[in-house]
Amino acid sequence: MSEEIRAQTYVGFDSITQQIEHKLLKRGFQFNVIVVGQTGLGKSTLINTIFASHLIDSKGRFASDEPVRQTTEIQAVSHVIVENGVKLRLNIVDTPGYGDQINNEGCWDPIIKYIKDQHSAYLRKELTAMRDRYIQDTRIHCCLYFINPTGHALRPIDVIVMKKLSEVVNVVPVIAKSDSLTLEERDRFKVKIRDELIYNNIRLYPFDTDEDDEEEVQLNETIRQIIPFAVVGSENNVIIDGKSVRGRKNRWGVVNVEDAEHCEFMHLRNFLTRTHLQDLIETTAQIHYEAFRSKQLLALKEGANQRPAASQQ
Ligand SMILES: Nc1nc2c(ncn2[C@@H]2O[C@H](COP(=O)(O)OP(=O)(O)OP(=O)(O)O)[C@@H](O)[C@H]2O)c(=O)[nH]1
Repeated sequence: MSEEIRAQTYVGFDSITQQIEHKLLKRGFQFNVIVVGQTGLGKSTLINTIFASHLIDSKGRFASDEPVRQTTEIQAVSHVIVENGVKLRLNIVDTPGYGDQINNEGCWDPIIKYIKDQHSAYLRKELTAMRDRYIQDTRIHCCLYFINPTGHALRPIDVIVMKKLSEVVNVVPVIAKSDSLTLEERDRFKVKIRDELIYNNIRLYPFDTDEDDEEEVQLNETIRQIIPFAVVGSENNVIIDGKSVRGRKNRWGVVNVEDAEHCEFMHLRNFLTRTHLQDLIETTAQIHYEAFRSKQLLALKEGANQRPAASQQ
């Protein structure tokens, strides 16, 4: 085709991708994460390490004579972070550490309720007659579940809570403070956890869909082989080979948080921000919210069907 004919037949709809990009960039993206796990496992620290900024306060003590502090209620903090003109509105929900009471029965209920409440709020906004063009999304896209680095097995409470959570949210398990395990212990612990997840029929994110191409299926498979991510968090920088890096310094050495030889923090960060951010958001809408929505609408319909019958009695 000559240049002239091409110019005559060119309509210009291929610019739709730039138009979408422009609109999305203007609006920005919303990502909501919840952190769940026993008290003091480094939840706040890890979040601050992942997003390379101080987003939530760690409750750790700086001196041994300071009183013990801990997160005592579900707290959501919002931040806008910008990278190369892309605006990410980040909502982080910190939950009180649980499982340290004598009776832990039902200690997960407030967390599940919080997640369902966000679905419910979204559904209400969706169903209003004059609904907003853009609904503020507070639905939780990812739940980072912190496992105690015991090196033995999952605690019964971990199994119960992960099972319940996986029914309403994308659960990503992490072995907290993995610097307390040797490499062999870490590998054995990971295998044990994966076996227990399968044995207890806990289906964790990522899920394969029919739409996934070969590359995505392969990527998900790689992630499944790493999960649970054995991580180390730190808000402090240490000097290694003259370079300042995020790390933890002990008497016997230094853990470089961002070194894949030391821990799997970088795998987790890449997974959350580079490879699966959009998929976590989509899966929340298409799987978890959709399941909630259809259940609610069915209940509404059944309620409406029963009402006239009741009023006739
Ligand atoms: N060794 C080690 N210590 C860590 C790690 N991450 C955090 N810590 C330390 O553990 C302590 C508790 O960390 P936090 O981030 O406040 O823990 P949390 O889970 O948010 O605590 P709650 O909000 O009370 O449940 C702090 O002193 C941190 O410096 C880690 O990967 N390894």
